[in-house]
Amino acid sequence: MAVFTPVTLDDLSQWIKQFPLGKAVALKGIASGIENSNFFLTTERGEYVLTIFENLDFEQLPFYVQLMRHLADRGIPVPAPVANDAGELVVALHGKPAAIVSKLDGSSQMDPQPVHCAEVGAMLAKMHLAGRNFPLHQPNLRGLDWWIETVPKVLPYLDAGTATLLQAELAFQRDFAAGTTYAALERGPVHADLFRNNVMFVGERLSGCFDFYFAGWDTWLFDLAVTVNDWCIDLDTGRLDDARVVALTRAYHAVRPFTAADHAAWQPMLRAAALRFWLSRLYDFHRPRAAEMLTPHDPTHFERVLRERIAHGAPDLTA
Ligand SMILES: Nc1ncnc2c1ncn2[C@@H]1O[C@H](COP(=O)(O)OP(=O)(O)OP(=O)(O)O)[C@@H](O)[C@H]1O
Ligand SMILES: N[C@@H](CCO)C(=O)O
Repeated sequence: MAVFTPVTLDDLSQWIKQFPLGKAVALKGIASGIENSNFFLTTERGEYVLTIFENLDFEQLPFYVQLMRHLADRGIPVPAPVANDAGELVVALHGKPAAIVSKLDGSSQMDPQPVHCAEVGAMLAKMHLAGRNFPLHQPNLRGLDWWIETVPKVLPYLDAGTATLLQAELAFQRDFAAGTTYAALERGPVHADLFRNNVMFVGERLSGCFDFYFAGWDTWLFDLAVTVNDWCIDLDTGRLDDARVVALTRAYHAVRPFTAADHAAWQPMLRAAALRFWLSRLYDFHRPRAAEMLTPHDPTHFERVLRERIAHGAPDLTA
């Protein structure tokens, strides 16, 4: 269902010549994913993934694709985009932007244990450090400005109690983001969507992570909070599993030690990360795009996560 733009091997026979990949020998549509058309592509040189970007345009894409290239060049296990003979990483195919990236080994781990969370924490910290000298700048397009713009659009669909929670949390996050603790946090290009379905494992070894299309400049701690809010929770209740939180955050800290500001900001940041996905899911649920083809994610999941973080908080960092 996730191939929106059909492509055949015949279509690629000329197009592929601009890449140093030899002939295309097999092409198979990938069923999962809701944003782009993805294909496993086999060429004479190896295994790749061909992505046709359905909702992102040529202006936005260099940030994502060059960030992947930058990280891959520094040993972070992310898909490495392949340049064509003109040095371009994004090339038109059927009138839409397209890219070829290396294929990662492995499969997602949807029932993560502390050992997997530790792998994710260490990789995330390495990714943050490797991004420090990345030259392009794009804000997190799902950051505070977007929350401020989007809350009024979803409020009409909510009952009074839910609307009050959403408005109160937005007010809390605006205050927090205006304070000195927030200003002291380290920042750089972050993944911002490192959920279980965006990471590959071979056994207990993390073999790669992908889907950089929500990446942007934000605090490193926000990225960590997004990750913990997915990897370290019971999916039915939204409750944190302390063993997984400790495994993930300790492994992160061993690579990129936490600062005083990180410690002070941890609880508000977990709430910010819950708000981010509650809001995007509310927006997608109540105001679906005309071209939306798949069932949107359940917004109430992240409402539960937010209520949990407000009520119970999380273990302190490196506790
Ligand atoms: N480089 C890669 N190596 C191996 N598999 C990949 C790679 N990129 C994507 N995939 C596979 O393709 C699927 C869809 O990719 P992706 O999640 O990026 O799609 P998307 O349409 O951007 O989706 P969404 O935002 O819904 O997650 C992934 O679940 C994964 O199985
Ligand atoms: N990870 C997002 C989907 C966008 O990739 C969510 O669960 O709402």
